[in-house]
Amino acid sequence: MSKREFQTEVSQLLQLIIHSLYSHPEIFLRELISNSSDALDKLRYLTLTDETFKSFPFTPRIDLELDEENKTLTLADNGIGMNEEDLVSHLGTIARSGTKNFLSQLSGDAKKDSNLIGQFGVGFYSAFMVADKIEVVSRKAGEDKAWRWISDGKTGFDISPAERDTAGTTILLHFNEEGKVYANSWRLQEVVKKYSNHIAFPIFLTYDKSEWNAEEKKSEKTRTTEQVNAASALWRRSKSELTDEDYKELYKSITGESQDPLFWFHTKAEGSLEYTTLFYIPAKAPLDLYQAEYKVGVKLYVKRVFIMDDAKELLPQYLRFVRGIIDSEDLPLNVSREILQQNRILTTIRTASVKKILTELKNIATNQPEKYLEFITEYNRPLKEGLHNDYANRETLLDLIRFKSTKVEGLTSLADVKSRMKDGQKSIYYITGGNEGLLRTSPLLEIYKKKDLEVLILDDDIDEIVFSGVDKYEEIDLKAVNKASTSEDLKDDAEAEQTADKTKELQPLLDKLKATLGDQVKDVRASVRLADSPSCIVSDEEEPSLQMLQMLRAMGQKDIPAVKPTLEINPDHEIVKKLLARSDDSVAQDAAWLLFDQALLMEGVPLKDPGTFVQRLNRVLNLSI
Ligand SMILES: Nc1ncnc2c1ncn2[C@@H]1O[C@H](COP(=O)(O)OP(=O)(O)OP(=O)(O)O)[C@@H](O)[C@H]1O
Repeated sequence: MSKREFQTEVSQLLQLIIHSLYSHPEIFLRELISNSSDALDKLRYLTLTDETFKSFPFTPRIDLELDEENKTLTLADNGIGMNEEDLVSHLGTIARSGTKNFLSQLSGDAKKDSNLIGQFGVGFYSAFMVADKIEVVSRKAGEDKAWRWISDGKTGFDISPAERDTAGTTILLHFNEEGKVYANSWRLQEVVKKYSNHIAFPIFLTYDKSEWNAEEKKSEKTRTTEQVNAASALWRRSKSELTDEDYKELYKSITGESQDPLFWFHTKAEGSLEYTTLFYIPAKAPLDLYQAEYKVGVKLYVKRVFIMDDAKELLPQYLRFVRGIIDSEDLPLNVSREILQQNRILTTIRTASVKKILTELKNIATNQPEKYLEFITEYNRPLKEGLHNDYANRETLLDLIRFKSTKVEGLTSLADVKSRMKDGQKSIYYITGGNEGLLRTSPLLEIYKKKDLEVLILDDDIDEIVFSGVDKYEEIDLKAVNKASTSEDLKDDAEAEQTADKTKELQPLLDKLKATLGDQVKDVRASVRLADSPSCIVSDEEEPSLQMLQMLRAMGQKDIPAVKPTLEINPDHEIVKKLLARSDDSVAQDAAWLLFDQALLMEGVPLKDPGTFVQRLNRVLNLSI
């Protein structure tokens, strides 16, 4: 027998579990059954695709055996099984980045952590919530040795050779105080039906059934084996046969989530291609949504046979929060990952699935706006990624995404923005940047406020990249307010003439400012967009803004081109008028820099030299006190 220690993360997780952070210990059964179901899926796949396993006798099933007296439960499957190496790596370490991520988010506050653990599901280890000793005997398909893994869930586990007639895994749980309630056949059946009714394989329960013996007028116990789940691939049934509860239950059994999904879309396609899709939208965004190594949520089946659950090709990346099943009649069973990437059938299913999901979301947005708000609060950002990557669905995505705005509280759609456009208004305007507060007080918005024009506040860090590539919404131009070119909406003819006059008047000051600021600016000019502030900075149409450059730098991007902003000054502002009249002395020099620095600060761009800024500010302040 060899003794092994758990990896640190496993010990951490077990600590949490043993301290009963989780409020539904019954999920241990769902987790173990789902592992067995995965193991059966894997072996079934091999028997259909791999020559070595084609003649393998295989009638997939899961067997639960209850010993009420000794308070033990055995769970056996004839699936793929594990060899010694698998037992050590699968039941002694945590390989999945999601679990590690979960552990790193724990705060130490039991209440918060138990909520987290509830969203998460802890797999095999959850059995230690109800058992103080677990024995696993497993034999891998195609191998002749079996192995026993035993642990009390504290520091480590023992591994030794064992006997098992056929391939598969048997798990023996010795229930602890908390687990004793599950040493009850009625309770077990209830839990199996609740979570695992629709897994594709039959689950049998062997237990002592009490039956009334009418002759002897007493109840008698007989050892009985009964199938306790429906074992049907529920998604293959028609919608009319299924209740909301069926859908929710299937969702929980395939995702391990404890919360109900927000909604689901079930489609059966018949025609040149036959397939079924059932997609779910989780109520909360998955924890790994923004990690490069996110876990794929859609499983691929071919004719009800599970094929894979880690194929990133099934849906575009921006829909990675979608959970569910794609079951095709036409794909070959031995379809490989490489084939999937350029398979015509899968491409057709994928294109139709994306359309279906987006169309259904649009219907919900129209018919159940409150429900849609729950959705968009979680998933606005991935949909924006779609704008960047999924050109074909851009129009629909633009209708689905929601925006903050200067005109309404909460979120608004582009359709609503369009309906609020003023007579003759040419464009829809937006401002981008990382901080909503700064954006709302940006000097760039002053003229829009004055002219009563709505501006969308785009404060997600990806907004500038995404929206700089979107020129129009339904033939209406989308324009960033921090770009140098100004829109026709901002000036009427009379104003344009006035501005031209003012620029002429202001020219000596503009020249002086340019000379003072030197190569810090691309240009200095009179602004038409300012009302209350003396200055602002803008970027060229085709250049990234200063905030954007800052973000790229923060992300560690090298070789960022030096982009100079254009400084605009407000011809009607008192300070500007006074400066125009003033001779070029040191005060005017300080004022020039202060106009530039304050414009940068208002855009959330940190000053290169705050010390000099403060000295200038103090010199000017000193004169006015
Ligand atoms: N009955 C089983 N037969 C074969 N392998 C198993 C069995 N139970 C567990 N395993 C192996 O142990 C691994 C770890 O199981 P665990 O339940 O901790 O996580 P998981 O199943 O990978 O994740 P999740 O439960 O979140 O889906 C599994 O991925 C699988 O490889």
